[in-house]
Amino acid sequence: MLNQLRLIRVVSILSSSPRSINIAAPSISINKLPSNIRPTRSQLLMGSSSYTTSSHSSKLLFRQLFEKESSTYTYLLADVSHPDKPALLVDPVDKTADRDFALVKELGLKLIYAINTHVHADHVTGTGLIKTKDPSVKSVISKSSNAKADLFVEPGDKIYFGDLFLEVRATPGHTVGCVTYVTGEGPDQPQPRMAFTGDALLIRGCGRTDFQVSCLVEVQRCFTSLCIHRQDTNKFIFTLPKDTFVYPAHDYKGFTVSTVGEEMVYNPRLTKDLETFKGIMENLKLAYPKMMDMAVPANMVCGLQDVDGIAKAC
Ligand SMILES: N[C@@H](CCC(=O)N[C@@H](CSS)C(=O)NCC(=O)O)C(=O)O
Repeated sequence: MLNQLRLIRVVSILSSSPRSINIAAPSISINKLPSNIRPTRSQLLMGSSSYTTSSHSSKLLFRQLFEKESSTYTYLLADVSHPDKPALLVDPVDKTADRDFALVKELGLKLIYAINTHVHADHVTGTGLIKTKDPSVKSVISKSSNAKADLFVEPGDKIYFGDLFLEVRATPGHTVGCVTYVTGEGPDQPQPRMAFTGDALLIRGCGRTDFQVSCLVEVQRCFTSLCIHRQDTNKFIFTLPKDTFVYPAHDYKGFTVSTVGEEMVYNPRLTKDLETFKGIMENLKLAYPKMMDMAVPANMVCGLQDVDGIAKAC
């Protein structure tokens, strides 16, 4: 079926000549480099502030973007070594869709996907708005979310943008359809790897598990999808290498990034046994998200508040 793909490969993979320098490395003095490997102005523009981590890939452009009302992070990733500069946005927000779309244009990228980690409850996704600006952009969400989108992913799927890709891992618990997108493994892929965890794994926390009918089941799902060490690498986040960067959809304390290793040691919820974890999650006493009653129905159909109108855009 067209919109239920096990494997998404959008643009033809073109090999690019290897670069001998990492133009993102701030310690290199550009003018001291021989002219034949000195970056051009546009390379400098793309490379000078493309990273907020020490991930190394001459191909990846990476930006962490923030929406302050819901404390949401949106992530922009692009393969800038590919001639088309294919890009994707993870968890765009309606309020910052104009900003993010303008940034994509300024950087000369071709946005191909607007991807959601799950059906958000605290803000409206920017996916629908972005599609009205560029109808060629495909919306993506997990099949298990039961939301509308152009493409549905399942655990184990790979989402290609140029030579780079994201793997899909199931991380249910906050919602049934929560997934984490992890950068690929391979010589040309970013190192360390990067995990876009949505609300499943937060920095020193995790997503609330009280939205479902049976909270206890969701608490258990959350714990097992994040913590239990097994060989099923499509599922468990803590099986990723310890240096994998953790990029959540929210942070309420000013953190921007963590690592799997750090969360395995310092996460105050996920370092506990299952019974203690259940107790913590049942007693969070978090307020009902302010926008939940509006955001969830909107996000089930791609994010525009006009539900009838957006059904066509998804
Ligand atoms: N006050 C905010 C919602 C805060 C909240 O509930 N955050 C969620 C993720 S967004 S649904 C969560 O899982 N938090 C876990 C935690 O421990 O904070 C609002 O009204 O929107």
